Amino acid sequence: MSSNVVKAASPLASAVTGAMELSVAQWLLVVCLVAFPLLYEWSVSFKYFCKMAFYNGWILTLAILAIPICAVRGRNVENMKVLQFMLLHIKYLYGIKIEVRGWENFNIKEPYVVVSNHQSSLDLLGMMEILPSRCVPIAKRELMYAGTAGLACWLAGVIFINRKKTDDAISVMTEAAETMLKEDVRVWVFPEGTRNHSGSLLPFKRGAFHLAVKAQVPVIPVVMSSYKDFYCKKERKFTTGKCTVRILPGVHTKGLSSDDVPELADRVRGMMLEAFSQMSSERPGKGPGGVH
Ligand SMILES: CCCCCCCCCCCCCC(=O)SCCNC(=O)CCNC(=O)[C@H](O)C(C)(C)COP(=O)(O)OP(=O)(O)OC[C@H]1O[C@@H](n2cnc3c(N)ncnc32)[C@H](O)[C@@H]1OP(=O)(O)O
Ligand SMILES: CCCCCCCC/C=C\CCCCCCCC(=O)OC[C@@H](O)COP(=O)(O)O
Repeated sequence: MSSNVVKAASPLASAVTGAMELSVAQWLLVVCLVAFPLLYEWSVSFKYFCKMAFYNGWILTLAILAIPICAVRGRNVENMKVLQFMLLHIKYLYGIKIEVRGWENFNIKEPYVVVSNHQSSLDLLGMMEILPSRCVPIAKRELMYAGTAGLACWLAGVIFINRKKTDDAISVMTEAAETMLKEDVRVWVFPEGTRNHSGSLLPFKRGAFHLAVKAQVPVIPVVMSSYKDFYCKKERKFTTGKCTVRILPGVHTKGLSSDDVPELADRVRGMMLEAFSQMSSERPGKGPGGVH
């Protein structure tokens, strides 16, 4: 009889004994494995933090794969295709649908300067979705030191500028104007000069327009719709969602001089602001003011 009781209690007893035998590290692992999915589902902030950490970590990891492939060619704008290919799947991982309008406006054989709004590092997804061939972004110098991603960017010919030294930045961009023509390269610039998630466009810096005027090439504005529905840094919100990317008709610069740059910059900003407001008012249940 007593042996039956012992037998009946044994699975429970062995489970308890087993649990007691777990080391502190194993206990911590069990708690984390249980707590992580619960926290992830319950806490919007935790989900935001995890998704952003994975985003950056995944890019750094992908760069490890990209570096040896790019290194075969050395520093070369064609390597931008390798980065583009490596990053294209990220939108699926994050459930972000990207709709592109205005592809026909990229049908220009000569070099051009793409200018686009800059909301967050997620812009990389929209950028890679439409990046024309032989097109390199202008990036802040700090990105060059972002570990593997910095090295991958350097190998892909990303143009780094020191925003703290205006003269240096201007001379790098002047050199870029010559390279564009000599080596048939297109350049992508974020004319706001920094990330801006305010729901509008910051005043434009003029470098991109000086660049286009110096090279006498068109400026092609690109507008990415507001991420507010699925991403907000302030609210720590990051869900799935949809983004529309619009490629606007190119603005020609033939015959313009540096005196025309302020007017050119204002005109392009006006076009982009109009498109941005229009796209925001298309969002279901939102008026133009609903962007913010
Ligand atoms: C697998 C791994 C993948 C890794 C990821 C890969 C993807 C990476 C994607 C990376 C994405 C990264 C994204 C990023 O990193 S975004 C951040 C970096 N990008 C930018 O900053 C670009 C936009 N900035 C500019 O254009 C600025 O104007 C610069 C930086 C040039 C100067 O700014 P600053 O604030 O210092 O000065 P200012 O603008 O008040 O100008 C002062 C005066 O100079 C005049 N002036 C300006 N320019 C020129 C010129 N060229 N020729 C002649 N004159 C010029 C200008 O008209 C003005 O004069 P005036 O008009 O008042 O008389
Ligand atoms: C061993 C060192 C490890 C460093 C880790 C750094 C983490 C960064 C990791 C991955 C980089 C992801 C590449 C994202 C590219 C998007 C670049 C971007 O959005 O830059 C911001 C810039 O436009 C404006 O900067 P500010 O808003 O003025 O600030």
